[in-house]
Amino acid sequence: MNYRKRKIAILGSTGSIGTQALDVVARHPDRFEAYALVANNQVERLEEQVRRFNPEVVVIANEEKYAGLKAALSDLPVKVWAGADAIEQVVQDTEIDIVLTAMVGFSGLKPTVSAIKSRKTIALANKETLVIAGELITRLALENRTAVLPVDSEHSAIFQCLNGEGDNEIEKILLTASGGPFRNCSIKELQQVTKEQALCHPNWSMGAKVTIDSSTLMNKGLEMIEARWLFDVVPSGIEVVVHPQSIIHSMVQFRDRSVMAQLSMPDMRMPIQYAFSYPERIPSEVKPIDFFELSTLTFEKPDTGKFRNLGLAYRSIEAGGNMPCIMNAANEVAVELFLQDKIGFLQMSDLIEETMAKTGFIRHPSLEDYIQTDAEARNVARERSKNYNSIN
Ligand SMILES: NC(=O)C1=CN([C@@H]2O[C@H](COP(=O)(O)OP(=O)(O)OC[C@H]3O[C@@H](n4cnc5c(N)ncnc54)[C@H](OP(=O)(O)O)[C@@H]3O)[C@@H](O)[C@H]2O)C=CC1
Ligand SMILES: CC(=O)[C@@H](O)[C@H](O)COP(=O)(O)O
Ligand SMILES: [Mn+2]
Repeated sequence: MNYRKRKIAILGSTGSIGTQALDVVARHPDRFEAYALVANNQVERLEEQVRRFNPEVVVIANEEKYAGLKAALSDLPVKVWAGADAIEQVVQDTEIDIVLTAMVGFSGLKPTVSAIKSRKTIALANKETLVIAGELITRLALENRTAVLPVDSEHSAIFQCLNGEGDNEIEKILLTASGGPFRNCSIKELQQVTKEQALCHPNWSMGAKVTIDSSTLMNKGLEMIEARWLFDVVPSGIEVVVHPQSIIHSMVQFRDRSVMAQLSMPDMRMPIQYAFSYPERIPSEVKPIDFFELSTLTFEKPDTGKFRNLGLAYRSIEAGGNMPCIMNAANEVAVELFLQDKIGFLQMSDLIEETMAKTGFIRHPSLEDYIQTDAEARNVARERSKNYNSIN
C-alpha cells in the first residue's frame, strides 16, 4: 500500500500516554515518526527517548532544566528548546502531521490552540482542554478544517461506534466508568482513604492526576464534558454506566434502540494507535480478549451521593460559560492538595463546589478569559483550602 510516514509531535512524551505512544511508533517505524518530543521535568528519560527516536526537535517546558538537557544532548544534531512559548511554536512546524496532546491539565490548552491554528490533526489525550474551552476548540477546529481525534479510551470507543453511521442520530451515549478503587466503600470509609489507595486503579496504569480523578469519578465528569464537545451531544444525552471490568470502553444507542459498543483489553496503545493510523486499522500487540476467561461483564449505576464530583461536572456544563474551566482549575488544585496530604478525599468535592460558587462567572469567555479564570479559580481554591484540615 502507498502511504506517507506520519510525523508526530508528542507533547508529554515522558508520561504514561507519551511513553505508550512512543511504543506504538517503535512498532510501526514504516508508518510513524516521532518528529518532536516535549516534556516538563524528566531530563534523563527525555534524553533516552531522543537517543532512541532521533527527533528533529525536543522541548523541555521547565526552563530550569534546559542547560542540563542541552549538555546531555550536545553530541546530537537535535534542536533543543525550552519554555511554554517554545511548545506553542514547535507544533507549528510545517513538517508535523499529528500533534498528540498528552500533557496534564491546563498546560494542554495553549499548545492545542496553536496546533489547530496551524492546521495539525490533533490526537487529543488531554481531556482538560475540551473541559476548559470546548466551545472555542471545536469552533477553531471547524474554522481551520482540522480534525480532533480522540485518544481517551471511552471517546475512541464512541468514535469507533460512530464510524459509518453517517447522519444516523445518536439517542444516547453510554459512557462507561470502572467505578475506581472505592466503588464499594461507604462514606465513612471514604473519609479515611489515603492517596496510596487512591493511586491504585483497578484496571489501568496511568499518571497520578488522572488516577486520582478516576477514584473520585471526576474523570467521568471531565469525560462527559469531553464527549459533549467531541460528538455534539447534550449532557442529558450522556449516561454514565459503571462497568468495573473496563472491557467495554463505551457504547452508543441509536434511535432504533440498537446499541454499538467497542471492546478491547484495557491497553491505551489501542486508541493511541487508532488516532495515529486513522482511518486505517493496523496490526497491534495489544492482547486479544479471551471471552471464556472473562466470562462476566457487569453494569451498575454510579453513586452520585458518594461521588459528588460527577454531579458537579453536570452542573458546570449546564451553567456553561467559564464554569467548567473554574471546576477544572479547582479540581487540579484539589488533587494536588490531596496528593500532598493537605486535604482529605471527600474534601476535594467540597473545595471544588466552594470554588465554583466564589469565582467570577463569564457567559461568553475568550481564550484570554479562560486563562484569567484558571488563575482566579486556583487562587480562590488555594485560599479556601486554608480553612480545611486533613481530617474530613
Ligand atoms: N494515562 C492514561 O492512560 C490516560 C491519560 N489521559 C489523559 O492524558 C493526559 C496525560 O496523562 P498521563 O500520561 O497519564 O500523565 P503523566 O503524568 O503520566 O504524564 C504527563 C506528561 O506531561 C508532561 N508535562 C506535565 N506538565 C507539562 C507542562 N506544563 N508542559 C509540558 N509538558 C508537561 C510530563 O513531563 P515530565 O514527566 O517530564 O514532568 C509528562 O511527560 C491527561 O490529560 C490525562 O487525563 C486520558 C486517557 C488515559
Ligand atoms: C484509560 C482511560 O481512558 C482512563 O480515562 C480511564 O477511563 C480511567 O478509568 P475510569 O475513570 O473509568 O476509572
Ligand atoms: Mn478515559
